[in-house]
Amino acid sequence: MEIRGLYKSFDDNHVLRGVDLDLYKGENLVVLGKSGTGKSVLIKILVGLLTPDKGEVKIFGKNALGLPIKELNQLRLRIGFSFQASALYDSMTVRENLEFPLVRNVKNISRKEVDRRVEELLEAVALPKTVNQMPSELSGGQKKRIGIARTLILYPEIMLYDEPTAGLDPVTCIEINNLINQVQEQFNTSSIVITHDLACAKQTGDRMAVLINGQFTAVGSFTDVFEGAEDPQVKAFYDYNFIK
Ligand SMILES: Nc1ncnc2c1ncn2[C@@H]1O[C@H](COP(=O)(O)OP(=O)(O)OP(=O)(O)O)[C@@H](O)[C@H]1O
Repeated sequence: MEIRGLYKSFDDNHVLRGVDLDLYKGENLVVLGKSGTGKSVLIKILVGLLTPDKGEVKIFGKNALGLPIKELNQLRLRIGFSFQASALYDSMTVRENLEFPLVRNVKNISRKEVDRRVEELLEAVALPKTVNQMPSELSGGQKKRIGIARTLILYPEIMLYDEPTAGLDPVTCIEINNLINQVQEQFNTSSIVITHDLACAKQTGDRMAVLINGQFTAVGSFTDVFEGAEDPQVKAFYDYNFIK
């Protein structure tokens, strides 16, 4: 994915001010930034929910902005979006939640293949026994896992995780971070992980990108970006957030 010169304002709130960023095949790229810096706005642009004022986004070598709806939908199927709130349907069982995107998006898929994928994904997130449970019977961490399984069931090449550890206890955070790393290996995904959790960033990120004042001020490995950071805003972000 190549992002070049992306701008987005809401009236006089200039949120993105010339964003450049690449996502390389097979990497986990962590996007960090304080609350309200525009991380969600960026993700929404990437999945076509918001239109930028200016700039270019190329995904799989194709210009992704202003695509006709049919092509946009095809592109969206190759990008999995794991929402902050898991976004499970409360009135459906875990199985029905997982089946929903498959039946909706894959024409003529057989019952056998649906069952095979449900089983594969529940195994991948280590929750095979929850198949007939309702979301209300699951813990916060389990809901996150099922949400990730549901996103993965379409075998997306790119995964976008929005605050995957928000609201979880420290041990569950580590488990979800491990799952993100496992997904990268098992499903050959390239991922953008949006977070303000530096421990999550350190555990999952091959590279970090810090969004400050509408631009990626620092991009590189965790060590390069944070340890010995000189930019006062990057330094402050590290000093205030990181629990060693
Ligand atoms: N649809 C919208 N209309 C007007 N302003 C918006 C809209 N969406 C986002 N904004 C503004 O854009 C700015 C960035 O918001 P965004 O949700 O991207 O922040 P964020 O970095 O994801 O924050 P958080 O970490 O709290 O989720 C905020 O000032 C927000 O009020």
